[in-house]
Amino acid sequence: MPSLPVLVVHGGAGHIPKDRAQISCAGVREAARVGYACLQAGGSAMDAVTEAVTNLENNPAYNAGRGSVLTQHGTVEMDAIVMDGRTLASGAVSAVRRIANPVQLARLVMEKTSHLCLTAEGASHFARAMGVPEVPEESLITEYARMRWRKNLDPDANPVQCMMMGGETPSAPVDTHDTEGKIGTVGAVAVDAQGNIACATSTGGMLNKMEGRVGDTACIGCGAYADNHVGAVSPTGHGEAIMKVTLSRLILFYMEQGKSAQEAADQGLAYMKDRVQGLGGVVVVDPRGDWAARFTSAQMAWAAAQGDQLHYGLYVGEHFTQPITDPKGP
Ligand SMILES: NC(=O)C[C@H](N)C(=O)O
Repeated sequence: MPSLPVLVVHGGAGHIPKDRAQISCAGVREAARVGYACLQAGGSAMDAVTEAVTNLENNPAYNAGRGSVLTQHGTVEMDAIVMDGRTLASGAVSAVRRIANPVQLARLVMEKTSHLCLTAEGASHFARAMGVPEVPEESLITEYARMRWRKNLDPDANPVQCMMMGGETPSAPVDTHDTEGKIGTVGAVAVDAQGNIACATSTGGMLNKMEGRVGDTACIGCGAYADNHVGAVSPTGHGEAIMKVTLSRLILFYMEQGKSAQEAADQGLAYMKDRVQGLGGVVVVDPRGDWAARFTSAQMAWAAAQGDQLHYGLYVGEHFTQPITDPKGP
């Protein structure tokens, strides 16, 4: 039964290697608990999604903040966005470097500027002016990210396929013991007790991307959208595909036409797959607290907190529940 408040998070759509599945699942459950605790303490939907995404950025298991994928030159450039469904206010940063929590910087763009998105050096200057500390780039880079960067420097490598399908090709099926995959963008959507809706998304982008590449995550309507009248969406997947179909706004459009959160999510993702051959996933909420976590990729780590239950899953069709107060789970 839908009820308020509610919060849903994702840890990225793609191919998640078996040995990383547990960590990925545990991290989203933890972030959902953190965000939900904020809502239960009377926090706003915007506070809750910012806290949940900050928690995931700080977790090196995901492609956001520490743990981000590297650009083709081995640097870290991150995109993040927040949106407030009450006023349609939004803030984003793109290609930002040496910041531990881009989602918090995106929120400052929303709250302290008259703009919607700041990029690269300009975003860094703004961070400095706001007193946001710069961190050494090395502190954002994990051994795992460096290993995947190296593997995809090969001219024959296909980084998009590597992220979405773990290197699977028609002639070479996925090796479930491989260490590829893990697309790992993070995001959250929430409705608070007052019925206000918000969303946030944060990412290191696509593996071995060109420097200066801006993905869907920094673009309103693509990497996020929230409107109190309709609902909110935070997507993950191949950013160029998400942008071509403006996935977040498209899903909300389907909801405006009368579709449920789940039907609209499936319809939007199917359209992206058919029209531009893009795979991805989304978390969605509507104003009543109905929610969905859907994906066309092999996996997406997700978790939702509502009432006294924590819901979560990783593979298609998986839906586990446990009491929200149980700190361990399976
Ligand atoms: N990991 C992701 O979901 C990637 C992100 N959507 C991007 O293209 O930047």
